[in-house]
Parts: sequence; C-alpha cells; structure tokens
Amino acid sequence: MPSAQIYLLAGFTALTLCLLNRLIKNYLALHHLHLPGPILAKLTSKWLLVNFARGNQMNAVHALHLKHGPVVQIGPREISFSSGKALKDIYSPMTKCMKSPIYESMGRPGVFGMRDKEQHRERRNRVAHVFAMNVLKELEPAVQAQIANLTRILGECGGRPFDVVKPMRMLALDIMVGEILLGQCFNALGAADPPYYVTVMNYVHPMFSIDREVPWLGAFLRMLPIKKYGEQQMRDSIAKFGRHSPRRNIMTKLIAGDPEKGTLPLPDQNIADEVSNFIYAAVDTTGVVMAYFLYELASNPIWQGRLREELIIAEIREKDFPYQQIQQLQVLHACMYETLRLHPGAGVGLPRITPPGGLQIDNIFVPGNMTVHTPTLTLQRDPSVFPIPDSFNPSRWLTSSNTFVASSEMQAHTFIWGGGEHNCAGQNMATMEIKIMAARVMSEFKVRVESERTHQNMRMRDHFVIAPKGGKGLLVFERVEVMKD
Ligand code: HEM
Repeated sequence: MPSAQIYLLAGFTALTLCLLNRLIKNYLALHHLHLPGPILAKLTSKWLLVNFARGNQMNAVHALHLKHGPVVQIGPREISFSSGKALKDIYSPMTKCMKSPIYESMGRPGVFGMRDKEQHRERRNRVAHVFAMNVLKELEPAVQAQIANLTRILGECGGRPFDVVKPMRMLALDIMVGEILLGQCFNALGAADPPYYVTVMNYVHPMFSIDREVPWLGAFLRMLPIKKYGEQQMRDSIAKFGRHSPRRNIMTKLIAGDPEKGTLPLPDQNIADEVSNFIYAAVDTTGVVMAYFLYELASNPIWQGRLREELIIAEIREKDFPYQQIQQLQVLHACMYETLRLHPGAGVGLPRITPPGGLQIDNIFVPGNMTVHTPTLTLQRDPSVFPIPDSFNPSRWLTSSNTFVASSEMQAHTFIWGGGEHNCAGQNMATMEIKIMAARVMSEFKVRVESERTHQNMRMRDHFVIAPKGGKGLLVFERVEVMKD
C-alpha cells in the first residue's frame, strides 16, 4: 500500500501541472500580438492585483507606458492603450465594448455598475432628471452655505497649518451626500469623528478589486453596512417628508420621479441602490480633486495671483459668489482643468471588455472578451499634447486674452469625466462644488504649502479613485487684505 508521502507527492505534482497548464494558457492568450509588458503580468492577473492592493496600479501602468510606448500588456488578457485613437475605439458612444465584470462588484446594481447597454440606457434615462441644470440651481444655496462653513473654519485656523485632505472629503460628504443627496446636514466638516460609513468606505475601495480576483471576499463585501445605507436613508426621508415632498434634494426627486416628462419613479429598492452608489461616485472623487486644487494653487503662487485677479475684476466676492458668474470665469476654468488633468479623480484605465468577435483598437486587432483600457493619467500626461506634462500650467488651456480653449488634440486626450454613454452623470454638480470652493477660498485667503513634507505626502496613489500617498496635505491659509477705495 502506498505510503502517505506518495499520496502527497502525487497531489503536489497534480497541482503543479494544473498551475503550469494555467500559466501556459495565460501566456499564450495574447502572445501572437507580441506586446511589451512584464512577463509576470503575462503569466498571471495577480501582478495587477498586487499593484492595485498596494494603491500602485495607476503609477505602475504609467511607468510601463513611459518605458514601452502606447500599448502594454498588463494581464494575461488585459491590454492598456494610451493613445487618443484607442480612447475613441474603446469608449465612444458607438463602441461595441462593454463595462468589465468588475463593475458588478462596485456597489449595488445601479447606473454605475450596469453592464448591459439596454438596461443601462433605461436606468440612466430614469435618473437623468436629478442631474439637470435647473436642479443644480435649486441646490446652489445649500452648496454655498457649506463652503462658507469651510472658509469660516479656515479663518479660525489663524494661519496655523491646515490639512486639506480629510476636510475636503468631509466637505464633499456634507455637500454631496448631506445637502444634495439626502437634504440633511451631517456637519462632518469640523466634527471630531467622521460619520461611521466613511470608515466603511475606506475599506470598500480596495475590496472592490480584490473581489474581482478573490470572489469569496464578495460575500464579506455584501455584509458591509454601506450596502444598507441607502435603504435606511430612503425610509427616513419618506417617513419625514412623504413621497411628494417639494424639498430640494436628489432623494426626494428620485422618490417623486419626473412628473414634467412623465418619468415614473423607480421602485424603492432601486432608489436605495442608486443613492448608495451615488455616495460612492460622488464623495471621494470630488473631495480629493478639491484637495489637489488647493494644493496646486498653494504650490503655484503665480496662478493663485492670476485667479484672484480674475475674481476681483469680476467682483465675485461683493456679489456674494453667484455661481452663474463663477461659471463664466476663464482662468478659474483653466486652473480646474489643469488640476483635473494632473489629478483625475479616477486615474487608472476604466476597464472594458472587447466584443466576442474582437475589435480593432489603434491598429491592433484585439481578440474577443479581453479587458482593454486607456489610463486617464497617462493619456492626460502625453508630452506630445501637453508639453512638460507633469507641471501645473493652466496657460496651456488659455489664449493670450485669457479665453479657455482646448485644441482637438487636447480634447482627444482628456478623459476627466469618462466618456460615451457612461460619462459622469454628476459632472455639473462636481464642477459647481469645486468652482465655488475655489472662488470663495481664493477670494479670502492666500495659501502656501507648509513644507517639503506636503509635496511628499501629496504624491498620488490610487484605488480606482486617486488619493494622496501620505493621507494628508498641510497648507497654510492667510487672510487676503481687503482693498478699500
Ligand atoms: C471631481 C469629481 C468627479 C469625477 C472626477 C468623476 C469621474 C467620473 C468618471 C471618470 C466616470 C466614468 C466611470 C466609468 O466609466 O467607469 C464617472 C461616472 C459616474 N459618476 Fe462621476 N465623477 C465625479 C463626481 C461625481 C458626482 C458628484 C456624482 C454625483 C452623484 C457622480 C456620479 C457618477 C455616476 C452616476 C456615474 C456613472 C455614469 C454611468 O455609467 O452612466 N460623479 N464619474
């Protein structure tokens, strides 16, 4: 009778053969294309997963493009393209690519995670009314009040170093989730402890992608309280205000539907799902971009000066910061675009799957069911389109008479809000918040970086959404002298 060692050896050999078989299959999947890329990435998707888990996917892929050019293989069945042509092939409204399965693990089935094109189109139409410009107008007073709260806190700091990272996230939470989504104030900005589900969100980001590779962890994800958050908030809203409340927030608007267009409200469960996903889509993206906006202005006093000059000429402060006018400011727009070029909320490629019959992408025929993407960070730092790409230079977006302009090449290499049918539904809301914040803060304060440490801390990492590596960024805000006639 064979001994236990022989069984063990047989088991080990079988396992090794299985693994080898898998690695060889992986290696051969795209071998005929002879693409550059790390050998490990061609053998196993764990190369990308490890980089993701370390918050290093965006930087690792960017480094590969700098080394190898516009096409690199980053997984056995995964290719990253960095040209404007590829961007069009993968993400245009007519593309045959669809969102990759990873989106199904990003929260609950809502407009963000829906992969089926028909289903997505129907849902997007059903929620579109809450993102309309007239809704923005109604929401402006609440946004203004929250940002006035920020400038009050900055004033109270009295020139002491102020960490912009956590407060900007809390501000986005107060505005996006509190005021805009739910119509109730969290007062997270300035609170000693953040609301509980912020802590949960910190874990959710990395878990999403781990769920892609280690599906049993999905079971754990489904147990997190963030999943139930939308439901509780919706029940509270209906109990407090009824189903036909004239109150101005997205929750009440979703519950009421869009009577003007005859759009019926979604079933309650779907509303809860959407609200839960909007929280994910809205808070960290807007919060981190605002933090980087202040950081870039602090690092570039010349642009701070030019922006302040524009604000003074337009008498924005005297007129109490009306968004209708802030919206028209060209230097402000250029500064915001330049911030988003360098620090796109989502800097990694947004993963898409090629159609079963394959697809020609930037002169390469990619077989069906492969993951393809265009990393936003790399695209927006293409030196042939944006010279000296790592430097903050809003003048690349401005004519000599300070009019915002983007050449067709620049447009083709800008992917701040995603594209095609999946472009960001909340981009107007985010823009309003970012611009009012910058206009109010720059009208009242001069800002500078505290020390070299700030630059180190603000270097970027990402877990789909970008974040500062050091988790904080100390800036010093000092009141601007108000000129009197
Ligand atoms: C600076 C802030 C923001 C940035 C940079 C940003 C960026 C993006 C990007 C790149 C996408 C495309 C994702 C993909 O295709 O995988 C997206 C989608 C989306 N965003 Fe935003 N976003 C921001 C703020 C917001 C806000 C405030 C909301 C409000 C709820 C929002 C709601 C959404 C939704 C619902 C989608 C999914 C759209 C769809 O697939 O139909 N975003 N966003």
